Amino acid sequence: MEAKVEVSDHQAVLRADGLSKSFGGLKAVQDVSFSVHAGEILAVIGPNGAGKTTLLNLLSGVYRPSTGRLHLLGRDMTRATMEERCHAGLGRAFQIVRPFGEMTVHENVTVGALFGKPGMRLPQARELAQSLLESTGLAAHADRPAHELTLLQDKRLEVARALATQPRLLLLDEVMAGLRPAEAQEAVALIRSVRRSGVSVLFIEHIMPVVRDLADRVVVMDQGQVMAEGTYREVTTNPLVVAAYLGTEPELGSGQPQSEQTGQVRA
Ligand SMILES: Nc1ncnc2c1ncn2[C@@H]1O[C@H](COP(=O)(O)OP(=O)(O)OP(=O)(O)O)[C@@H](O)[C@H]1O
Repeated sequence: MEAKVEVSDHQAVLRADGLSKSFGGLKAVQDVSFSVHAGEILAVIGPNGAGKTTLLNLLSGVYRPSTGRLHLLGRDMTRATMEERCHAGLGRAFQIVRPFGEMTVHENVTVGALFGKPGMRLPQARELAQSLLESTGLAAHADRPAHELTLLQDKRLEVARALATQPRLLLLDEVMAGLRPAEAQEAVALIRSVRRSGVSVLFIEHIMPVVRDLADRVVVMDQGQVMAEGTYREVTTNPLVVAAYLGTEPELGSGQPQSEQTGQVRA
């Protein structure tokens, strides 16, 4: 049986130290350092091309960093594969949801459970999947083929599949994309419930009301680097962030990136 690593509230679930990644001559991520603490919801924001998705790919193991180190629950995971990171407690949900369309919703989540933990048996996996379908609001759709779901239900399924791997930290890449404001509210409530279940969350988001309502702390990226870090209020009143991302006159509480959609989110 795998040794379980306990993390105190003050300890980092994830720690990135000086992560960099280049594509040819382009420095997509440069010397990025930050931590995600136990029970925390951290947002990563920044203009298009700032390096946010590349950073997530470095964290989840899609890319290996050119320099820097990554620790997960105190363990060095810099060279670990995606599967090893998943088994160590890192879950990821994608912007573009790709369920196994012909399988049922319940089967999709069961696959996540089987993949997430070595030694997981089918009955256990099915049971875990059922409880996750209940907590993500999909229980009524358990036996439907996944391709019949709406976009919001797809996103719920993506989160349920990621949670089925029993992560300590969930990475979310623009999961609100394409949702109407009322649906985004439901997604915000879902992410809050994920945190209440003891899972830390790191999410990339362009919709500032969502960032305001969800994030304990915000990391702002620009041109591959961390430009600012702090609470929502701190970063949205930082003149550098205002100039590079938010536009000239952000109204705190409703400020949003110049180029992105609006949507008041109150959950
Ligand atoms: N596989 C790749 N090969 C070459 N260049 C890449 C690759 N992936 C990303 N880039 C480049 O790296 C930079 C950072 O891209 P990235 O997608 O990480 O930014 P982002 O902040 O997620 O942007 P967006 O908000 O538009 O999704 C961009 O200039 C992008 O064109």
